[in-house]
Amino acid sequence: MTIVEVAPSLVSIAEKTRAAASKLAILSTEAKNEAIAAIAQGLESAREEILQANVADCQAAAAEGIAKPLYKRLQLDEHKLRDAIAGVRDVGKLADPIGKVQIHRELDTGLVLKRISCPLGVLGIIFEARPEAAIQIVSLAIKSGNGVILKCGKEAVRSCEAIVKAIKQGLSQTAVSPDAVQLLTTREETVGLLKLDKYVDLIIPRGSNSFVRFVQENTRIPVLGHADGICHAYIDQAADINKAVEITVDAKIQYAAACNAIETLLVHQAIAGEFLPKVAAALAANHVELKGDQRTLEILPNIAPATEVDWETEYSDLILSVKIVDSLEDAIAHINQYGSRHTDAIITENIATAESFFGLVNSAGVFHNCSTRFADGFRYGFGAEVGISTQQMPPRGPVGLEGLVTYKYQMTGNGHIVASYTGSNAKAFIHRDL
Ligand SMILES: NC(=O)C1=CN([C@@H]2O[C@H](COP(=O)(O)OP(=O)(O)OC[C@H]3O[C@@H](n4cnc5c(N)ncnc54)[C@H](OP(=O)(O)O)[C@@H]3O)[C@@H](O)[C@H]2O)C=CC1
Ligand SMILES: N[C@@H](CCC(=O)OP(=O)(O)O)C(=O)O
Repeated sequence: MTIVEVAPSLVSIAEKTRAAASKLAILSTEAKNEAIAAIAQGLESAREEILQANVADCQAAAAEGIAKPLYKRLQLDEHKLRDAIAGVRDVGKLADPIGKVQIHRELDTGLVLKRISCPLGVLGIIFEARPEAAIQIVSLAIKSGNGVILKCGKEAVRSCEAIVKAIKQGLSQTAVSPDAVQLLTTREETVGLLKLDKYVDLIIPRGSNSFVRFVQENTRIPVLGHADGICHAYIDQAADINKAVEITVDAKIQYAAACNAIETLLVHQAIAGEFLPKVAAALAANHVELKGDQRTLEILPNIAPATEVDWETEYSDLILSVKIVDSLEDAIAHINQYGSRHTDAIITENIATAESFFGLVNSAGVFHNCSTRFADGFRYGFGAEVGISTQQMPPRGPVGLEGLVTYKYQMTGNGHIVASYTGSNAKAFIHRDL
């Protein structure tokens, strides 16, 4: 691939972002914090404009028949916007992840090695129609010294344009160039972005498995995949039933369209007869439709049957598949086969069983006696998140500031040469941490 195929306007955007990012990379913590405060102020000043743009997006999406949970995700009311702006200020208060000395080691007298954290450069982030994600991502990008090219979901274009305009307005009074933040709005631009390996250092696609795979197969830029959330709750035979009902309901309904909501409930056969009618009543009261395997249907005869397809489906809606399992091992095997390595929970009062689950479930988040909805950068104390990485290699789970940095090895000597450390009279290294 060469940049010749890409629209000149997109190359120009990328060049400007790269130039702005190079300057941002070496700014002081104070200068970055001032920029973050100015972003918060810019968003506050443009509150009315942003909310109106969002109303227009919501009306258009409703006219297109968008599903209710996705509509809720698109909607940016006053409270959500206020929380997002507060989140920007919180990111300003976090420690600067740049310039941290990770290794400081004397290799030999006068020969000193340091490993220092530094920004990645320019991030290309493709995300869904969730406007406040743009605010979270930009605040993390600026604080970590990175430029960012955003591509939002098509239903949120008006909202994200208003948000990015306000952010640029805020930045215009600071040491950070407004060019450090860019917004793309079309799929054609996304395809072009993937070809800009000369300007973009990391692509983060937040989307379906197949979309993340498409991105990986069509770019030379490193990709940090934030794919689907097929999350599970396993109700063990030693579960506290009331706790299990409350956690199941929260993990399903609290934000059904979020990737950390559960899609499948696994229930130990020894507790199913008592637990399932109770949880079914609580879920029905919250308008959740259940689908069950054959053994579940024997206890809950009025629900629809679940098929193989259900175990691999992310409903992103008020639908939950249910399966009865014979053992912890069967639950873990199901999760490792059908899950997406996002977040999975066990509900049990047996600590040893919970520890086995922690050790054997291969997901970014393994939770005991709490809702999968806690998988979130803000809730983890990261201030905000770029999204939730579903990759095996780090960063995994919610990606905050620490996930947006790399490092450099800095070595200082005084005429030291490697030949002195080889051969029959080789000097020995000291390797002393300073
Ligand atoms: N792990 C995480 O942090 C997150 C995971 N997800 C997961 O993403 C999945 C889908 O979410 P959903 O809301 O439907 O998001 P979409 O798949 O609708 O959109 C996500 C982004 O990808 C773009 N996109 C999708 N397909 C293509 C394509 N073929 N070519 C170019 N661009 C494309 C969209 O562009 P456009 O809108 O213009 O079509 C949008 O910007 C779910 O599984 C969800 O769990 C979502 C968010 C965060
Ligand atoms: N961190 C988020 C969920 C992750 C996320 O971005 O999900 P999505 O709703 O798919 O955009 C939350 O708990 O609200």
